[in-house]
Parts: sequence; structure tokens; C-alpha cells
Amino acid sequence: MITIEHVSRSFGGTRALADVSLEIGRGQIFGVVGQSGAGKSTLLRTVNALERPDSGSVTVDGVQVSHLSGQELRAARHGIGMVFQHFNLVGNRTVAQNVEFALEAVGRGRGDRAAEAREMLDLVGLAARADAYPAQLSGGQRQRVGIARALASRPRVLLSDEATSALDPDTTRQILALLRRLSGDLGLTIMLITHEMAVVKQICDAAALLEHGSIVERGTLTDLIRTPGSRLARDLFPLGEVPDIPGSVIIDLTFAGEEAQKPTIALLSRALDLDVSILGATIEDIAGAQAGRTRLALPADPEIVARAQAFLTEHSVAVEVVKAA
Ligand SMILES: Nc1ncnc2c1ncn2[C@@H]1O[C@H](COP(=O)(O)OP(=O)(O)OP(=O)(O)O)[C@@H](O)[C@H]1O
Repeated sequence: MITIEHVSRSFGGTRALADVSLEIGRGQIFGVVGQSGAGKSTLLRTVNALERPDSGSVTVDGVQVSHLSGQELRAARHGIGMVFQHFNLVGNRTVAQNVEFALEAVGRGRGDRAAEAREMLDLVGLAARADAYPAQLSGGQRQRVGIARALASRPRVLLSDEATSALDPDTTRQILALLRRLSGDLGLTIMLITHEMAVVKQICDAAALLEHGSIVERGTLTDLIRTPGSRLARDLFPLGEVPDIPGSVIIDLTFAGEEAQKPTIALLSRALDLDVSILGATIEDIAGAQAGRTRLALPADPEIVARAQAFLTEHSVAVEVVKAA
């Protein structure tokens, strides 16, 4: 649905994006994470063609948006909704008028706007507040208006720029649940940028880590957490600093899907007649399936470590030695 191919973009001497390629499937919810200045906003802005790449191309729903201008560009942008961190609502217009304003911008006739705005507000569960002004709403309600407005042009793609960063954790969860429901109901593809791993964990099917303008990791969440050494996986399941335990090798195990339900560590202990110490564990719901990480201390005996690694790998558990003997 969104294909980014070899996109580079510099501002003066600053390389914001360096040869970025990314494929986001239809209906997928894709998270782009990275530190401040990594290039996330620039990347998002190339998708709705607010930013033109110096080289490379961006295609959205079969249309190469990076090479359009004028009327064609405006038409392509109608297929792409945008949700912002600070909502960007017009303060002296009611909730309904904010949505109607967006409908007007995409050329809807005056007669249809009120009913369509009502329909959009229904979608986000805010029809009852249609006549309120933004200042009378909570942050979560304002973001619902922001989402209703983004849906006005009936886009196929929704871009979210830190949409929940100004919200508290409970409201964040509600807004993300709404986005997930809308993605399912309307077949929306969502690309979101965030610096919060909790957002990725709750809503994303796949994610990419951007660093100094380059993608350093990408994949579905399930694949990432199975990848030993994945930084995204480590951030999704933080187990903290690796302790220094003399005479021990420390390994991190990552479980996903069915393996997360099995008593693998008990089986390991029994099969190898081994005393294992569990130093930390975390288990969560990822992309609708259970996944988790466990940190173990094993005796610093190369043969035992090799046998444990072989046993775990055989049981489809990803193993990473985080502290060797
Ligand atoms: N219009 C611009 N003019 C000059 N430099 C820019 C412009 N837009 C972005 N940059 C620079 O490009 C780099 C990437 O910026 P970008 O805003 O894309 O990063 P980001 O990951 O979204 O950061 P943040 O999370 O802080 O928003 C930064 O060094 C930034 O200063």
C-alpha cells in the first residue's frame, strides 16, 4: 500500500533520510520509531508529499506521490489522512464544524456536509459532543475529533504523527484501540511515528527503527522478537541491566506465540538436569499473541551452555547470550 524506495532527503548539510526503503502492506499498522532527530517526521512527510525526496520514490495505493504536483497531488493527498500530536483543531468552531471544514476542503457539497460530519463523529464515538467547542473537550476527545477530521476525505491511508504523545496512558490506550478498530472496519493502512514502545506494543503489526536517517531494523513484531539481538525487541521487553554474576553465563530467551504457553524452562531444567536461575521475565500480548522474554543464569560451562542453546533452539525459542563467561 505504501512503498518507499531508496528515499534520501537532506536539509543543507543535514542528512535527514539516507536511502530509506520500506514496504507497508494494505491494512497493516506500521510503527516507525527512533530518537529525536532520527528522521521520522521527514519520512512521514514524504508519504503525503509535504516533503519531496532528493532521490528515490514514494508510492501510495499505486500512485507515485513523490513525483506529483498541482491537481494530481491534491487528489492523491485526499487518499491520505493525517493525525497530529496537538490535534490542530480550530478553536472557534464546534466539533461538527471542524469536521465539516475538512469535508469542505475535499470538495463535499454544502448539503452533504452536516450528515457526513455526523457519520464521521459516530465512527469515533463523539456524535453526542458535535456542538461542543474544542476547549470544552478532554485531550482524548479532541484527538477523536482529529481522527474524525482525518477520515473526512475517506482516505485509504492514515498517517499519525505522535498522535498520543500528549495524552495520559489510559487515554492513549483508548485512542489506539479506536485506531485499531477503524483500521479493521475501514480497511485503513496506518503508518504511525512514535517514540513510545508501549504504542508499538499495543497497536502495531510491524515496525522499523530509524537511526540517523537510516532504517536499522524492521519486521513484524513477532519476527522482531524472535530475532536475537534485536534492539526493538529489547525495547519492547525491557529486562534491565545485565547483572554480573561470577561463574555464570547469562542468556535472554524470547518466546512468541504457542511457545509462550509452554513450560520450556522447566523442560530445559529437567532435560539437562540443570539448575537454572530466572533473573527476570516479562510476558505481554503482542499483535494478538502472547510473547515474552526471560533472562536466565546458567553455569559457565561451555558444554552446558551449548546444550541449553541447542535445546531451546529446538523448542523454537530465540536465544541470545547477553553475558559470556
Ligand atoms: N525543514 C527542515 N529544515 C532543516 N532541517 C530539518 C528540517 N526538517 C528536518 N530537519 C532536520 O532533519 C533531521 C531529522 O528531523 P525529523 O524531524 O525528521 O526527525 P524526527 O525523528 O521526527 O525527530 P523528532 O522526534 O524530534 O520530531 C533533524 O536533524 C532535523 O533538524
